[in-house]
Amino acid sequence: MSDILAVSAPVIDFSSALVQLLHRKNPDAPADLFGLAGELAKASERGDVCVAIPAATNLAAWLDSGLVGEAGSFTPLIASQQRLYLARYHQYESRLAEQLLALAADQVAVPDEAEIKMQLAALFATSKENPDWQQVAVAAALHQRLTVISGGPGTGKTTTLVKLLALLQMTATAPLQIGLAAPTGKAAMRMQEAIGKGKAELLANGVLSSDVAACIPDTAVTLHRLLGSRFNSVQFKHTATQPLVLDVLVLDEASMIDLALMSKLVDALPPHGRLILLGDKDQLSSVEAGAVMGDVCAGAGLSPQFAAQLSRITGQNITAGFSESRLGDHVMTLHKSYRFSGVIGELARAINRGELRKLSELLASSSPAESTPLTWYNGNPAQQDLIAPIMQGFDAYFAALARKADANETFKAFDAFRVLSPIRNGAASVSRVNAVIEAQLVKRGWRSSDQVWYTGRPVLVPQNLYDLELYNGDIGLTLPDETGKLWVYFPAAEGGTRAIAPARLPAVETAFAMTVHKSQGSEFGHVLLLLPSPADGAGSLLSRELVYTAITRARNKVSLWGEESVIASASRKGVVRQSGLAQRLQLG
Ligand SMILES: Nc1ncnc2c1ncn2[C@@H]1O[C@H](COP(=O)(O)OP(=O)(O)OP(=O)(O)O)[C@@H](O)[C@H]1O
Repeated sequence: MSDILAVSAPVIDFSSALVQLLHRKNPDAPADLFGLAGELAKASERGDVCVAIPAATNLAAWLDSGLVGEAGSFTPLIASQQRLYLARYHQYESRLAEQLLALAADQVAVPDEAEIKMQLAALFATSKENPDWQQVAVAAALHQRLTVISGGPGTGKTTTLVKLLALLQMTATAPLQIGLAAPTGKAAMRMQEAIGKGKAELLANGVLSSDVAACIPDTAVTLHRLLGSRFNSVQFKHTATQPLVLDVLVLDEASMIDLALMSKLVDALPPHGRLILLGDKDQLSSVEAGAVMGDVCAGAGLSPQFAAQLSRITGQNITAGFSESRLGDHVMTLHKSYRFSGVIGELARAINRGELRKLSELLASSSPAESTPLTWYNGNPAQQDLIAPIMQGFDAYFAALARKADANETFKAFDAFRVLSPIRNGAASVSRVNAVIEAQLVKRGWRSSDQVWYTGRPVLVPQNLYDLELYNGDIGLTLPDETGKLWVYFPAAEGGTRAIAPARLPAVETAFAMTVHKSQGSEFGHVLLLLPSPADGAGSLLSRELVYTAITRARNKVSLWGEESVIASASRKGVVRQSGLAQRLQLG
């Protein structure tokens, strides 16, 4: 250990810093404790919440060291259920589990079941499914303070939500305060658009009265904005002592929320508030530590009593499932996609389920034609010339720039295509693709080689910039005003765009290409996914969740660029994040 202390490197990684800190507190603590603490710090940076404590560990000696304690101790590390945690994460996890279980235990009485039956029948009059899980989800949520609706893209999560909010309002005695939030600006924007569309459809069909529709908000905000982020602080304005003023809180894209943020969110819920989480449990987990959505949905199935109650209310035959989770009645899964009936849906399913034969068939039947839903470039993109299909993908965007289309139209053209890669640096990475495109733009005379800001430069905000109300993952487009001066335009929460001077955005990144992680919560017309071979640096990042997340960002078309063996091995590998949350939510 003294070797580590003797090193005076200017930048020290988290793992070494933690080990040094522990060593300063107690140099005589067991050596294996320092070893596992170092691993824990590294694991937390990869997204794990905890690490397993080996069975042969002398836990008593660890506890004697004063560095590790049991739940509730004021020690830097906590040992719980044979797992080692950083104290902070243990607190988030145990508190979140307690709060979710308390929310789940708090049933809401539904006043008039006959009335509900009628209203449900009217809202789902055109339903052709039996059982219609959208309807089941609405019926279930009416009785609950916690409801999780999980489903792949286009399975009708938002459609279901609008009907659910309508029914909640129809059965309430006063207008409800409903909050709609999502983790990123982009996701909030999409949520807002989808809810607007859903409301308009139901209004047009006469299923929704305008009074009820008026209580469903037209705007969705970022989670940070909802909770009231504070400059330079990880604490929010709204906490357990100053809860949100809401009756119902809906959070979309819940798979993107990490453990710490979810814990703070649930903390800020008022004592009577309902929480509705929407998301896709099969997507990549949050960038920060935790896999909350996956853990919350793990092993869930309907209890026989609740299945019988839901059958009675919906008039459908709902069978109970086998549940290992105390949240079994609170997790509703939607399976039928109303958007992806074709190849993209089949591809997403094959990847998700690891169905390699189907995957192989789909790749073999793909076509290079632009008008087809799946194109496959069979080869390692790290060793191939990327430029032709990439520049072609951005044709519509460059055409919009050339004809000086307005910012809204230019955004639409930009969102028609995006290049995604698992990696930030190296061959076939995000930075490489961006550099290659920028070099092409020099060749085309669009920018000079030393020009950082140029018309059409798309930028990604890599961190929360609270003073500018910009959040990690927001995308802006650099466009000239009438005088030719460049501004960066961002979609505005209230619709339209807002312009920010480039000088106020020192740390942004060019975003023709982005990582799959950063693409979560967004949707593009055509996605080109680069899957470099493992030897080119993407090895540990390639997983089923990564490929599934990337593919399901596409509305109309997916282009996959990678060798079949790379795509197949990614779809065989699921990401497992170490966390104790699922176990805390388990029955028994
Ligand atoms: N039961 C249904 N019958 C017919 N069409 C439906 C049904 N449910 C949803 N849709 C349609 O499917 C499309 C996708 O629905 P919606 O936006 O609600 O899905 P989503 O799960 O929220 O999608 P995503 O999160 O991927 O954007 C919409 O056009 C919607 O009108």
